[in-house]
Amino acid sequence: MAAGGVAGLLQFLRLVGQLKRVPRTGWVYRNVEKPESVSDHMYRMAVMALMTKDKSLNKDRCIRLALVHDMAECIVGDIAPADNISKEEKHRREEAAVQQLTQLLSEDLRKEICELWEEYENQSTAEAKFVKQLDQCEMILQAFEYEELEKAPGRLQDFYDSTAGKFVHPEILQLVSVINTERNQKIAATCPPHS
Ligand SMILES: Nc1nc2c(ncn2[C@H]2C[C@H](O)[C@@H](COP(=O)(O)O)O2)c(=O)[nH]1
Ligand SMILES: [Mn+2]
Repeated sequence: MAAGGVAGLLQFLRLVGQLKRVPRTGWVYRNVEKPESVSDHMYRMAVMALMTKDKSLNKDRCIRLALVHDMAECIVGDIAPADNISKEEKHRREEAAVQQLTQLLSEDLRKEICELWEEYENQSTAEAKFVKQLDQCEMILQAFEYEELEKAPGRLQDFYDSTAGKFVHPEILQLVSVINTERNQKIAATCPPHS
């Protein structure tokens, strides 16, 4: 195994590149056409983190957390709640995948990636908690976009039901509120109230 050198880095980058071809399971299970990949999801989360005006957060750290949080899925795949895999087993698989990935890197990079993944997994900082909310906000925004693309307002309601009450950061609450307003207008337009 090429560890720490350029060959190892290339192997790492090729494994991470597989995320471009890992479809997000939640959409696959709901028969969404052309579901996004895990890297699509993490990219927009990183952009969302870039947008924060919250000076109490380390923005750079948030962007890095967004880019690393689902990285293990290039090896273990995208495990969804519907898969009924226990949190412990999902953690075990993903932790082993992060070890496998990062052993290809130099010691300093291995440490950086492992610490970022553990910080998000353990929700141990304000930045990790913020990025977890971005994870769920990005998902419901994507659900709304799929409803628009399919001209099926409200079809993906379960993504909204399962994340209800999980948003606490003011900026994210504002974004979720606008998403809900626009989504509810589309739903109302297709089934007007009984006259
Ligand atoms: N149907 C639902 N699917 C969900 C929900 N929360 C997450 N998911 C999907 C989305 C991803 O495909 C996968 C894991 O997401 P992560 O970003 O946490 O890796 O599970 C939900 O509430 N309903
Ligand atoms: Mn995610």
